[in-house]
Amino acid sequence: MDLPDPYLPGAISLFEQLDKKLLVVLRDGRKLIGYLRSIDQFANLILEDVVERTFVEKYFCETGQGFMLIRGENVELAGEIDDSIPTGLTQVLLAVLRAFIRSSRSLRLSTLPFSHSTSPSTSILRNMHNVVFVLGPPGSGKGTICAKIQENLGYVHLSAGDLLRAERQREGSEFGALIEQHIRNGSIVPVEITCALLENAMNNSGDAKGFLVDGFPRNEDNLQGWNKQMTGKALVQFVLFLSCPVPICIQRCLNRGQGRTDDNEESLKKRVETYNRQTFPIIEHFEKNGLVREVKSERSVEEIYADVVEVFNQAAKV
Ligand SMILES: Nc1ncnc2c1ncn2[C@@H]1O[C@H](COP(=O)(O)OP(=O)(O)O)[C@@H](O)[C@H]1O
Ligand SMILES: Nc1ccn([C@H]2C[C@H](O)[C@@H](COP(=O)(O)OP(=O)(O)O)O2)c(=O)n1
Repeated sequence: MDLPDPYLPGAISLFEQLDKKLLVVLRDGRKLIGYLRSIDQFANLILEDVVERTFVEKYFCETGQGFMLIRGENVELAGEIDDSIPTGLTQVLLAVLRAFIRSSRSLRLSTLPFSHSTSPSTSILRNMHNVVFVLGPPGSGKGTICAKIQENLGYVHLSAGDLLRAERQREGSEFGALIEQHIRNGSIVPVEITCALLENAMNNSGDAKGFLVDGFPRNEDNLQGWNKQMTGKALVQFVLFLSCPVPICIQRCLNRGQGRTDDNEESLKKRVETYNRQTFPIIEHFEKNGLVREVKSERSVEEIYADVVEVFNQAAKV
């Protein structure tokens, strides 16, 4: 047998793979693919542009993980990968893979070993948060309807506005003044703050069926930030759009009586303008992707809620 020159025994032989694309199988079964940037004598690896590849039968999907330091003790196997060799597998979107698992779950649970509840191939999907974005003009009834969904359908309600107001009040918060300025102005707080609050709340909510993310994403910055921070961590099921004529919404806000610093005519004018200019295009973006479920909210709460339940029932069948 010809040995490489110089011969590097053990994990250190991976030096030859520096800057090459590596497949790393972890002890827990996860499969990571990325460019090897560094390695030490303990086989601790630094990988760049990492994706986690999840396989289900002849399909697979990839979720971005960025830059990773992997401890050598967690590595089961590592080797160079050549993407030009056909595998016979088809890459699909995570949502498609998830729908596929749902549609054939009962069959596979009883027949195929890989779908055992501890299967690494589906663990990433189970660990992702289910999310329904709830959008609509200020005062369209998002909070009111979310409270009913939370009470009856097992989703946890996370209002971006409430989280921001709580952060504004939190003693020692470095963002309090900035948040207050945006709220009064009817403008949108930078996504890094809002998305971090949402992610924290999701991670601290224990086992939830899903989350109603109310009042987010409200502009392009929110959407881009969410995609950057939450891809691979959350799966958006659909967007619940509560549509309501603006004059009715304004009247509702003025009558809300919660003592909010932004429920006055001047702030409302700006909030409505922000909604028309920045939020509505985001709803249109989701609409193009077939994700929007519109429910007209110029009606009684009971009538709206009946339609909302129907939307959730339909979504559960997918
Ligand atoms: N369908 C409805 N009909 C009449 N008033 C409503 C309805 N839904 C909500 N409201 C009232 O309108 C105000 C704004 O509702 P809220 O749920 O806080 O809206 P949003 O979260 O969209 O700003 C609240 O005072 C609420 O009680
Ligand atoms: N994604 C978000 C959500 C709310 N905010 C800020 C700006 C909004 O005018 C206020 C209030 O939002 P909230 O959703 O509570 O209220 P309305 O739907 O406007 O009635 O919070 C934000 O900056 N970014």
